[in-house]
Amino acid sequence: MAEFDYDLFVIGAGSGGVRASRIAAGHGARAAVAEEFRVGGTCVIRGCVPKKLLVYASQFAEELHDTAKLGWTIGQKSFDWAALRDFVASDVDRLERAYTSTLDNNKVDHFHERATIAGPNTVRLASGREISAKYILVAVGAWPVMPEFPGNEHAITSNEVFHLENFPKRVVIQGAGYIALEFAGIFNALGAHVTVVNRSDKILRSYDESLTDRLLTMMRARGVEFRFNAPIESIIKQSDGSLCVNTKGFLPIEADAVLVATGRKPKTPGLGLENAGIELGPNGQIPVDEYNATSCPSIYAVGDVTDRVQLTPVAIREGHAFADTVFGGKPRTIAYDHIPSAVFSQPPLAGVGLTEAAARAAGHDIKIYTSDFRPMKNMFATRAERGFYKLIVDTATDKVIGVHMIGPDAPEILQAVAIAVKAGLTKADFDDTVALHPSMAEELVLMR
Ligand SMILES: Cc1cc2nc3c(=O)[nH]c(=O)nc-3n(C[C@H](O)[C@H](O)[C@H](O)COP(=O)(O)OP(=O)(O)OC[C@H]3O[C@@H](n4cnc5c(N)ncnc54)[C@H](O)[C@@H]3O)c2cc1C
Ligand SMILES: NC(=O)c1ccc[n+]([C@@H]2O[C@H](COP(=O)([O-])OP(=O)(O)OC[C@H]3O[C@@H](n4cnc5c(N)ncnc54)[C@H](O)[C@@H]3O)[C@@H](O)[C@H]2O)c1
Repeated sequence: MAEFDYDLFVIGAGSGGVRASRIAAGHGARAAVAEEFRVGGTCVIRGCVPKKLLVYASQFAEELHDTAKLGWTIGQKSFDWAALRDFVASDVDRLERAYTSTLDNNKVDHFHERATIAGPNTVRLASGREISAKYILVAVGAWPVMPEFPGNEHAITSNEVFHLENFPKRVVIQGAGYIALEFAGIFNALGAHVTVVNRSDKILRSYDESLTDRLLTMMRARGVEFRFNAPIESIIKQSDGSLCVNTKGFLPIEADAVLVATGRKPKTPGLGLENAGIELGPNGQIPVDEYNATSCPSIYAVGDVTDRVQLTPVAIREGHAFADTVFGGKPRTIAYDHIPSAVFSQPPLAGVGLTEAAARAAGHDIKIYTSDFRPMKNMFATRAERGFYKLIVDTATDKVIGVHMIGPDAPEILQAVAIAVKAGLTKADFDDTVALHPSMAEELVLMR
């Protein structure tokens, strides 16, 4: 008789939990996972994937407009929100089935209910059943933060935005981070009037300021309105169903939908961590060491719940490293420097390594190379928008320690150049590389 029901019980079948359970099972562990909502987690069900589909859909507005210059005659154009929404939902269903098959194919048992921690080696399912496991992995992700103000029950978060009954013609978005600016781009391109209201005067704090300044200018030129230092004071639902949004120091804004995108907090409330003696960090996160171990020797945590870097590829790597460490006999940690990231705004921006400000703050003596260019695509479309690339080079070593870009396809280009930055290549290596012409990416090897 085995001492425990399972070798590994994972709470949360999202990016980190699915990867960890299937790799652990591959190492021979008897593994199970509990999921309270849908298999796949935030990224697949209500994050990266459905968001990217909406970005693609909305970009067609611009592409269809541009084709006229290139000889195409497009008939009457119209946009049907319900058709897009339902297509996205059906694609999410397909992916959920694929993730469920992955668990089945790897012989990971799954329980479709909420799980909490009852003790260092015990989880309790919502049905009341208790299951024992040698190890427990907490991979419950994070949850949108809803600021307190009167009428906040009329606002939605990214959880609801994919399911809107009708297309909102006027949208107010609170926050100026990833989710706010991605959805500002989506709704604006699909024809809504978008107002971004932010409590500070900064957008996308972690990105290089030359890029965020450029993004702000370009989003404004595309018709998105911004109100800074404007915390929402109240939302009042009016008799016609519309919403009146009151922000400090500004006139009220009429809206059909208010999307709050003010960050995501670890989903630890009510999880029972105290039953294993685990104390939470100040943001409600589970503190872990570099091997994803908590203060309780049988419990580990990965992904957004640890509040390190809230990105899917990071959660996946942490889950994989955990499984290799605990079940594969190969202790592994994750390198958190050189994580490439992108904002799928319109235009998109992306970066890897240090920003100019961070490099200076870290005491690097640096040289900055920039390219400010008009992408060929914008040339024929007679769009004034310019792309901007920036290299941060450490003077002492000539290593490229940061690459930042805004412009068409920036995330696609950045992923490739991130390899060079991670490998520690020098500016001379970039200069030695022959340009691929005509492309936007060639700017990377032409900066002098
Ligand atoms: C709108 C949006 C867009 C995003 N876009 C991107 C992007 O473009 N690129 C990117 O890299 N990242 C993106 N992210 C972030 C990304 O989705 C997360 O970083 C990632 O999903 C974290 O993975 P995780 O495994 O930690 O948690 P999750 O994927 O959130 O999985 C946690 C799972 O646990 C379940 N759960 C929670 N509590 C319990 C419980 N007690 N019992 C059972 N199950 C439970 C949840 O239902 C969920 O399915 C986006 C996020 C959002 C919200
Ligand atoms: N492309 C991507 O990789 C991608 C896309 C979406 C989300 N994500 C991940 O999900 C996380 C959550 O996204 P997000 O956009 O919600 O968070 P965020 O941290 O990117 O932005 C939060 C914004 O809300 C503002 N804010 C915070 N508290 C506030 C308050 N009380 N009142 C008013 N404004 C407030 C902040 O100033 C900031 O502008 C991101 O940090 C990111 O890691 C990634």
